[in-house]
Amino acid sequence: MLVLSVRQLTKSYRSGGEPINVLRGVDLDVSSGERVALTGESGSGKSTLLHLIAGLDASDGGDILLDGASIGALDDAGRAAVRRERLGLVFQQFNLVPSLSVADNLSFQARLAGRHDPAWHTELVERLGLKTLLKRYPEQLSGGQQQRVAIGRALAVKPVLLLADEPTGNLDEDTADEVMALTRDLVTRTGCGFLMVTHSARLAAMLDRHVHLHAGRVA
Ligand SMILES: Nc1ncnc2c1ncn2[C@@H]1O[C@H](COP(=O)(O)OP(=O)(O)OP(=O)(O)O)[C@@H](O)[C@H]1O
Repeated sequence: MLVLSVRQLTKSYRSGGEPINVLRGVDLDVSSGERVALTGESGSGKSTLLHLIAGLDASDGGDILLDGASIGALDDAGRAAVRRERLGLVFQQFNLVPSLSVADNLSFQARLAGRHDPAWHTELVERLGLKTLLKRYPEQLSGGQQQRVAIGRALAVKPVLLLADEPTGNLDEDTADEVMALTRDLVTRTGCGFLMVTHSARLAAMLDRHVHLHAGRVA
């Protein structure tokens, strides 16, 4: 089943003079349980595409279907609701809340979305190896530990799609591989789709499929 369907998506930026046509008709499908790496040279529009799918910005044209429903037709509030309830987001900067414990960082977004599931929370804690860290605060964690919390937080809502922008960019190679392996397994367990921006051919090869953004289109 398709969880993400991007059709003929276009986006340009205007900074002063000529507009920059970043996305020129992007088509991309991701199925449930499928793990897809998105690569492309610097400035090719990978983050732009991810932001549009996450509803953090609006496209100029085309359509984005999430679980069959168009997010292009939604207003800001509608897109925010989709983001909160249907999507998991992970970024290079772990973006944990410094004043919350690991346990609360893990659960607060799911609670806000009304989707907190204690059994799933416990399973995530175990699978991510966070059991002994629950009372700590983000500043007391290593980078790899922080990113494991961020991945748990994103999956706590049981999203239909997990989006990640260079999630291991701040981690050393061994830690990056470990975090990737955990994420892959959790995506399979959750049955969500996974779309990850990466510069690393090594990490891209760990996923099921590899798509490349070039000249505003996906090849
Ligand atoms: N808010 C903005 N205003 C103007 N131009 C922008 C804006 N955001 C991005 N761009 C431009 O759009 C292009 C694509 O940027 P984007 O960040 O999506 O690329 P990327 O493939 O993610 O790059 P990188 O791999 O370096 O992170 C770049 O030329 C960038 O300068």
